[in-house]
Amino acid sequence: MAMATASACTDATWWAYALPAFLGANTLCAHPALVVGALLLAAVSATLLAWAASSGGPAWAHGRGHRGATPIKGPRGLPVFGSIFTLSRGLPHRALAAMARAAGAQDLMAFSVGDTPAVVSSSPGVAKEILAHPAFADRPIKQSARELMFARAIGFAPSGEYWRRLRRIASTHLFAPRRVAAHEPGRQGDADAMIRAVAVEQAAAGAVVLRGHLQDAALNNIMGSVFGRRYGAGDAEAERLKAMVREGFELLGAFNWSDHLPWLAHLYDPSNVARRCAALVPRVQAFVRGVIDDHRKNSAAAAGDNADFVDVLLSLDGDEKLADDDMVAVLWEMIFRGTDTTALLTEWCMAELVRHPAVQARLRAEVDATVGGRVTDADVARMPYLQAVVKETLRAHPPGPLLSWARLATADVALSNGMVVPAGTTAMVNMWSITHDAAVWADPEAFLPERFLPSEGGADVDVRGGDLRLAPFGAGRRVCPGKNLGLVTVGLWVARLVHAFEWALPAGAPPVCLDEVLKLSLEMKTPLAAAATPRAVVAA
Ligand code: HEM
Repeated sequence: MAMATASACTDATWWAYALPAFLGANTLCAHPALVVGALLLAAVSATLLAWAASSGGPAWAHGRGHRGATPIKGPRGLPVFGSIFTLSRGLPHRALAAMARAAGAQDLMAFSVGDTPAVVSSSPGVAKEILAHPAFADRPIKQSARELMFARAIGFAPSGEYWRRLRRIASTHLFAPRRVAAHEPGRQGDADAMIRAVAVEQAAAGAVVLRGHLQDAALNNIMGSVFGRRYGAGDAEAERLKAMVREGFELLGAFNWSDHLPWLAHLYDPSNVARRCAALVPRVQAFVRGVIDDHRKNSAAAAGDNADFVDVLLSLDGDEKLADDDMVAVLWEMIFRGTDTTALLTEWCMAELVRHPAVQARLRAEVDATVGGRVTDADVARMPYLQAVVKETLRAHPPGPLLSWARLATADVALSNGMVVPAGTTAMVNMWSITHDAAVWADPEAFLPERFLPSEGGADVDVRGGDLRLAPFGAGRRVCPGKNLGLVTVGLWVARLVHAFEWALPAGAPPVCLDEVLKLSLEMKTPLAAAATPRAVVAA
């Protein structure tokens, strides 16, 4: 069947080759434009026929989706463009979920993003096979990521010896449990500053727009862990840094048409990706190299548990030692990955607590009963309801609904359902679709932390990649190395915000709006604004 489709497509050009026989060679020599026109027409009709015959669109022509016993179904989309408009605007996780449902292809759906053949899975079983398979351990790299040096950072380095070395450094040094624990004073200090700033804004305005406070705390927290630097309000270096991070976020998050339609590269680049990357990279390099040089001058020979990442990388020896350029890439990536994710997840969590006063009251009762004085990391680990609230937030609003950056098949992969994903295919997991599937989670639109309390009949779910019903940090070899740091930070901040304030809608305000916008992470479209009434019992 696959072969028949392929040959039908090729045969569409037969008449172009037969032209000389019909018209005579002399006629054609006298009219070269006729030949060019005929060939062009042949190419266009071959493309159209291949597209019409393909399931999955133009990048899946010639039977690409039929290599296994079970074909991979999917929408054709448009000729040449395929389903590119689904990914380039709006909320692709929702659009892809609807397309997969309509095509009956929740296990795996083929689609085309211009020239790029892609598959997306909305089922825990197939998602697990994809994320765990060694042939899916690479990622497709966007132009912006390559130009911003990320090809040498953990997230985009190809899955060879260098990437394995980086993962080893991350797990044994940067994110080792003892180092995450040793950075608690920094996390607490950032939370203290945030709580003071929230109290000031509440006193002045009668309500608080939380996002800016969370972003300041998250930037300081990650800057402290990575560079050993923290900033006060209005610090000039912090403002410069924030501008660089913002620019990088925009460039990495922007949909770049030429990643998928290379012939467009010189014609259409609405985000000016190439020019802006070229302007940003020297600024980043100068900044990060300056930090590394300062550390070289001042650092002790051995890096203790509470050392920042720069000191840790400088202290590595032998096989683990990194070149300066590679250190710049790794450190800069950490700033990127660590800043927004924790801030945005905390904001979603607080939004749900404002929407659900009973959940907030139950959480506060747990916090009050657990802590003696200020909430600590150890308290957070002893609060099952808090963990359930964070898990339910991750389920309802996964920060990377399509698990951030995709995977790339480096060989043909045969799945247990009989489908074969050909080498060169971009593979995505629609985590949002899985966490909103009524067949996986009962009443998925309701915010019910209890579903994660085994003591109340709920599921005991490991969100760190062990259970694909809820794997917001991905799974397998490329699972998020910062997951423990992210969870500890969000848990601590939510507990401290709930301990220090009662959160409610300001009088007369409209209900909390849960509309989403997908940038690098999934954000609330309208930042949360809430009244934060200080609790008499707690001093920041
Ligand atoms: C709530 C917080 C976070 C969420 C939801 C999150 C989510 C993710 C996801 C979905 C992936 C892709 C995993 C895969 O392909 O299977 C990822 C990768 C990654 N994350 Fe996170 N992340 C968070 C926090 C952090 C933090 C705090 C850091 C570091 C400071 C970090 C560093 C990374 C890195 C370096 C990778 C690339 C790993 C690789 O490709 O080998 N993340 N993250």
